[in-house]
Amino acid sequence: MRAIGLMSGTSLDGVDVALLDTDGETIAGFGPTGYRAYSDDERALLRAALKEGAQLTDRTQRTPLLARADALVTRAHAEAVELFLERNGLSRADIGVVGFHGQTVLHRPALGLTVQIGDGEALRQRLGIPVVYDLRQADVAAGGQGAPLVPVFHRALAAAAALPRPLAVINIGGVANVTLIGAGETLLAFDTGPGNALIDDWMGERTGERMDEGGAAAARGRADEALLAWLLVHPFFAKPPPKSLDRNAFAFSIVGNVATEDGAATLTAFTARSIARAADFVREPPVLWIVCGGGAKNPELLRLLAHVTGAEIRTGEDVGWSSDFLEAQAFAYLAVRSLKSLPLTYPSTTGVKEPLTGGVILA
Ligand SMILES: Nc1ncnc2c1ncn2[C@@H]1O[C@H](COP(=O)(O)OP(=O)(O)OP(=O)(O)O)[C@@H](O)[C@H]1O
Ligand SMILES: CC(=O)N[C@H]1[C@@H]2OC[C@@H](O2)[C@@H](O)[C@@H]1O[C@H](C)C(=O)O
Repeated sequence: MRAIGLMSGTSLDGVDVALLDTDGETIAGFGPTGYRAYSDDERALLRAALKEGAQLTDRTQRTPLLARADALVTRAHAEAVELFLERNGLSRADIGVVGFHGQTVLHRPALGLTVQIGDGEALRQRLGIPVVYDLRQADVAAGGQGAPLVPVFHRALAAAAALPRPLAVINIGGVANVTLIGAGETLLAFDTGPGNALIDDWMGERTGERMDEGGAAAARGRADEALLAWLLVHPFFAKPPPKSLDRNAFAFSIVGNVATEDGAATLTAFTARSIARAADFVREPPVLWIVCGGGAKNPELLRLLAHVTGAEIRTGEDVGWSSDFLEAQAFAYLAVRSLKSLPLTYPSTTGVKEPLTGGVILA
């Protein structure tokens, strides 16, 4: 089946679109990708929605601001797909399903709450293509973490490539998550801690820039070793998996009032070291770490990761994957799995008791 996957990640940069040919088990082929950026005004609305989302106690509740953000997310995704189809000469009839993640505004699995805004029904109506959405809820309702969801896709990618085991696939978005694939194809996955979100927020506060482009500021700065040691004793890092993290679980202000470069260096090292801690939870440490997500474009982060893991670090591109569109591809894959009632999550990925399917199907 030809499936389109849509992801709007915690970095709030835009909507990623990817086409995938799959039967929900093996990957038959990667199609084109697309992107629809959020404007500054749209991003400001989403940031406000994240703040307001933090107060939600009912996942269906929409304050006026959240309702506006919800409509924006739906519209941006619809535009992203329409543009994508047009640019690639595809018709709606070519597409079997759209996997729609939405925008997470709150993730508190311990309270049974995971909220992704965006209206699946409105998207299906506008596009006239079957939509699978709300892919985290069934897992959370069954006692799982509801995240990460990409590990089944990482497993499919790794199965199709000749890569050594034990292997780690890391996705460094706003939050970072890891999939550890051992000998015998054992799977263990969890969120490792912050990804780029703290670095982005810090740079935004200090320079008005959206990120530390190329890790340049971090590379010029000096990390605060004492602070790093203290940060890494936070119980989240020692907690055995399953575990997942809300984007705003940590705040950039932890670095204090230091020079921009030094703060960037500390936060970048914090991300690298918390990722490396993932190896604590497996008997044999990974011999190869494949880095995907926006963090793969930060050479300073990659350098630090190589240093702290002592292992080989490669980017998704190095092994023929797409770092930028891997999550969107994953949601295409997950949508097809959902249509076939195949599991999306497992005890070793979200802590759910039994392998579990998920997603709301609007055919
Ligand atoms: N050239 C670059 N140099 C440094 N950092 C970069 C660069 N390009 C992207 N990034 C980082 O990657 C981030 C975007 O990552 P990505 O698109 O994987 O996040 P996301 O999909 O929104 O998040 P998540 O996986 O948490 O849902 C940017 O906000 C920035 O921090
Ligand atoms: C609740 C939520 O949206 N979590 C995101 C976030 O961004 C990265 C990490 O935290 C991961 O847990 C997840 O996204 C990916 C796509 C996942 O579920 O695998």
